[in-house]
Amino acid sequence: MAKIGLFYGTQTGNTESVAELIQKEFGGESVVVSEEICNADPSDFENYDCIIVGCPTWNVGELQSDWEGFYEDLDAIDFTGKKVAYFGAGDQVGYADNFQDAMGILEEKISSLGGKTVGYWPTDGYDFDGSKAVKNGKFVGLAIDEDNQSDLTEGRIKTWVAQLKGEFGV
Ligand SMILES: Cc1cc2nc3c(=O)[nH]c(=O)nc-3n(C[C@H](O)[C@H](O)[C@H](O)COP(=O)(O)O)c2cc1C
Repeated sequence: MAKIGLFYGTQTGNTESVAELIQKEFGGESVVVSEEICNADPSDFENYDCIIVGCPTWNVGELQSDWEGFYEDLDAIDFTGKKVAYFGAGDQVGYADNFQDAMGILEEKISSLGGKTVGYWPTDGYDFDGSKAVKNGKFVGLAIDEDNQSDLTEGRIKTWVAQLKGEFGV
């Protein structure tokens, strides 16, 4: 059984590209099974002790629409004992008051269902005014900004995956 399940939603492809890079950095399909959330069933989450959730923020502080549709379905999943890491795509310049909100919305929900959050990420190197994804001075997961900092994406992913390998214990 694969150790890590990655579930992502995307509107314009950025989060999908990031998901592919994360999968590759972990060592490919034998380590990370990636599934678009629009194709997922709640029972798919049961297969994994380690989960990665990816969601861009849309419509000023909202979940991407497929995640919006899945949000209520999360209630059917028992996250107890599961480690959950988050990543998001957002635009810190265009949406400085709501940067990466979706990551925060999902983290809050999944934590309330028993998921243990791993993969916290520093806010250094970003410039924004407000975010639901910041807790105790850190992002609850990896914040990617393809609109303004795409040159940093690959390095951020490498650093974050190295951190996660330790936290997941893989
Ligand atoms: C209409 C619109 C609303 C957006 N709202 C936000 C937002 O509230 N917060 C944010 O961080 N990014 C926001 N974004 C930026 C997207 O999240 C960003 O472009 C992201 O890379 C898209 O990811 P995707 O290609 O996986 O859908 C918005 C973009 C558009 C076009």
